[in-house]
Amino acid sequence: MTVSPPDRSLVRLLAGWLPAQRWFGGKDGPIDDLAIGTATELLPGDPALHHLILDVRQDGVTDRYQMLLGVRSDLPERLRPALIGRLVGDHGLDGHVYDAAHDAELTRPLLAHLAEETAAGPVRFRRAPGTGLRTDLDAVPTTAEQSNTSLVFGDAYILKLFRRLSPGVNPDLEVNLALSRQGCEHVPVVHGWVELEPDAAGDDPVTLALLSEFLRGATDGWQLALTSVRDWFAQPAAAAPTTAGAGDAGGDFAAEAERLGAATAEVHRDLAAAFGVSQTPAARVRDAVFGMHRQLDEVGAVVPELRPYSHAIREVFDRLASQAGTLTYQRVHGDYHLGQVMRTGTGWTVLDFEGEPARPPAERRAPAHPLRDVAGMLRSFEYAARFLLARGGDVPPGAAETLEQRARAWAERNRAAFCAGYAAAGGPDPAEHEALLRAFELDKAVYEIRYEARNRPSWLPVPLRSLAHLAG
Ligand SMILES: Nc1ncnc2c1ncn2[C@@H]1O[C@H](COP(=O)(O)OP(=O)(O)O)[C@@H](O)[C@H]1O
Ligand SMILES: O=P(O)(O)O[C@H]1O[C@H](CO)[C@@H](O[C@H]2O[C@H](CO)[C@@H](O)[C@H](O)[C@H]2O)[C@H](O)[C@H]1O
Repeated sequence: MTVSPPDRSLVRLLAGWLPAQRWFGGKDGPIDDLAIGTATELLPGDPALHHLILDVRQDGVTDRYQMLLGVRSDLPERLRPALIGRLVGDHGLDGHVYDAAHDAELTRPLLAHLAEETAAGPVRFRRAPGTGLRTDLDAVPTTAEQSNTSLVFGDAYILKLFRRLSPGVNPDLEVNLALSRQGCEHVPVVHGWVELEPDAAGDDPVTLALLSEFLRGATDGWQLALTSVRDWFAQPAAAAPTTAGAGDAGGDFAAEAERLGAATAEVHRDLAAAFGVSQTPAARVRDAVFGMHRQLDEVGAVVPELRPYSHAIREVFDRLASQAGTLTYQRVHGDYHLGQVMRTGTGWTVLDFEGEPARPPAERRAPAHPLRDVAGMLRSFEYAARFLLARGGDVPPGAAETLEQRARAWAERNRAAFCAGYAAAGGPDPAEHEALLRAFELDKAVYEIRYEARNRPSWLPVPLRSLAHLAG
């Protein structure tokens, strides 16, 4: 790669560190060039806090990432895992440089910046109207598998630092504010955000971070679902491995799945009210099918295990293209799965309206059919059902077949409950859109195969194992 002075060694350190980060989206290929787009001192001294925008060029495309860089002359033991390297007088920096998201001493002042709505260079801190903020809380980064990095302040706030930046207002902020205005009960309260001044007058600021209410005591849907699957797998061998039998497990999830279906329909209703609906002609639906084929080609080229299913998948896509009349499109979640929903004491809350991290911003915002989200959640039930089996683990000898049947029964039961809840609360009935739903599910499975191959190769068997069933 080319390294442009004067950032020589900082740039080199960052180029070595970046590819190993969970949130780095460019793991497919080498970094051709990395430059520091903006560097803003947020806190002077030792330790010091700097906000960096990194322009990362790969295969002719430049992506922008952000990070909080800590600088300390002495690095305490607790910050060793966050170390990026040592600089001597480079870029005006001397000492250990590290990922400051892990340093509570440096992240605590971010709350004061938000409360006072300060501006530092191009970085502007904004407080939501009517919000009073506590500024005395220490932050701990979440350990969740994430595309971004979130900091939890006490048990009051969660600050999500968007890692790969897209131009303009981040859809997560945009949608959360719009749904709150609709009085939607299923989103957390927005307390503030951080933005970057636009490069050109007239452009929207770029959202850097979102400060929301922390849902204290809530559990995410993925954990709840896995607990239920574990219970069901642990039932005595005599328990019938049927869909109805899956309801006998101590931790049956079906009532929650039904409530989640209803909450999803309510969120879709409020998204439609906030952003409007449009009638999409058949030609545009065919364009969407073309996109499904393209993704299948791309993923098949890098994951050979997908290829035996390609023909059957294409047939499902083509069936949709040949049937398509006009469809009602609207703003949707776009990357809907069990890790994006949290069960609080009062019901389900939906998080993360950013869409799929690998898609370009315009596509993430584009209206779509709401059953795309339903398909995402149905895939997630498949994931939860098959996760323990596909990842090996403690399957007793001879139990695999029974557990496979149980996995299928669990998924069927919860899929049906979710769809029933969704339709009863006014969403388009999934049973009446079979071709659309199957195409969406397969398209999502193909996306997941690429996602896992890139980000969590040991998870690849999870979506692969469900293909035989789904494509059949
Ligand atoms: N408001 C919140 N309250 C409590 N936990 C949250 C909240 N927002 C996010 N989380 C936790 O962080 C995880 C990741 O959040 P998410 O917004 O989906 O980030 P990402 O876009 O990086 O995946 C969630 O699965 C959840 O466990
Ligand atoms: O939550 P993100 O916006 O980061 O979404 C990405 O990562 C998800 C995993 O964290 C991934 O979801 C896949 O794995 C989930 C279990 O971890 C499962 O519930 C989902 O159904 C499955 O798609 C998501 O696809 C990806 O975009």
